[in-house]
Amino acid sequence: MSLTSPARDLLDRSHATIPLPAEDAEVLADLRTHAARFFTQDEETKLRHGSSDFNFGYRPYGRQYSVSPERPDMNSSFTYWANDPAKVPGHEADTVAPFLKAMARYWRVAAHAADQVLAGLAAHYGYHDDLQFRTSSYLEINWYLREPERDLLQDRHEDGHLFTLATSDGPGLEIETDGEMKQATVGDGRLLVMPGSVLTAMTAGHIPPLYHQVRNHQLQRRITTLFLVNPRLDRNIAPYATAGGEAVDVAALARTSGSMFGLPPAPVLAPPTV
Ligand SMILES: O=C(O)CCC(=O)C(=O)O
Ligand SMILES: [Fe+2]
Repeated sequence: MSLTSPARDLLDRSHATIPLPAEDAEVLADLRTHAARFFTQDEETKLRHGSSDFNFGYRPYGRQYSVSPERPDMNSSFTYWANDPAKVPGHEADTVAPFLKAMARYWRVAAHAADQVLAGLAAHYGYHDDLQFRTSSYLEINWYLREPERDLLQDRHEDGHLFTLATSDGPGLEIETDGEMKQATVGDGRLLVMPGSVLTAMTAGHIPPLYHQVRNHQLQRRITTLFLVNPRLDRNIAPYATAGGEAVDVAALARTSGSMFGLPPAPVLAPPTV
């Protein structure tokens, strides 16, 4: 298998973008429409579709932070694990079912993009372990409303996964380039691939995490769609590379890295049976 260009870009400059074909861009647009319908419902309705540990479905504002619990991220979110709507409380209700169907359609798009990155990395590192990312990854939608006070809607951080595929419907995302935080110029219809701390551990430091933050442009609302790619979480896996030191337990790192942001351990889910 040849080295795909997103993997090449990750290795050369620590981030990459992946173009979305027109029909996939439509799937994304449809997901944003359904997300906006979900998030504009009242708080009580939304809370019915979140698990009490905040791993599945709706997560209200204030539960997640980037650096310190006193400065929560200025968004609520919705999390969809392993392409399994049944993990979301009340998943059959009209107040969430159309949104979940749109998530499932976008899952295929994002998983296909993740496949391209992972195939390229496997080719580069001569890697043969099956990472089973479809069982251990999740989609997350962030919903931001106009915020008059803060300069940053999310403080500078790195994500705690192999990588994140990110796309927003408005400006704000800034990424560290040559030591400076600069507006990410991703271009319409493309996904930004941001390496996270688990990929850094997997590559023995070769691919650093992409630090990023969200600038406040006083938008009325902003939607970010993230696909957070984890390796399998149920057992330890071989890293892509070792630096001769002690082997890192990558799966354990991926299960617990959310604690930096106030999140519970990642759920270890059974692989799909179909
Ligand atoms: O909203 C964005 O552009 C980025 C969100 C983000 O970095 C995160 O939720 O980890
Ligand atoms: Fe992030």
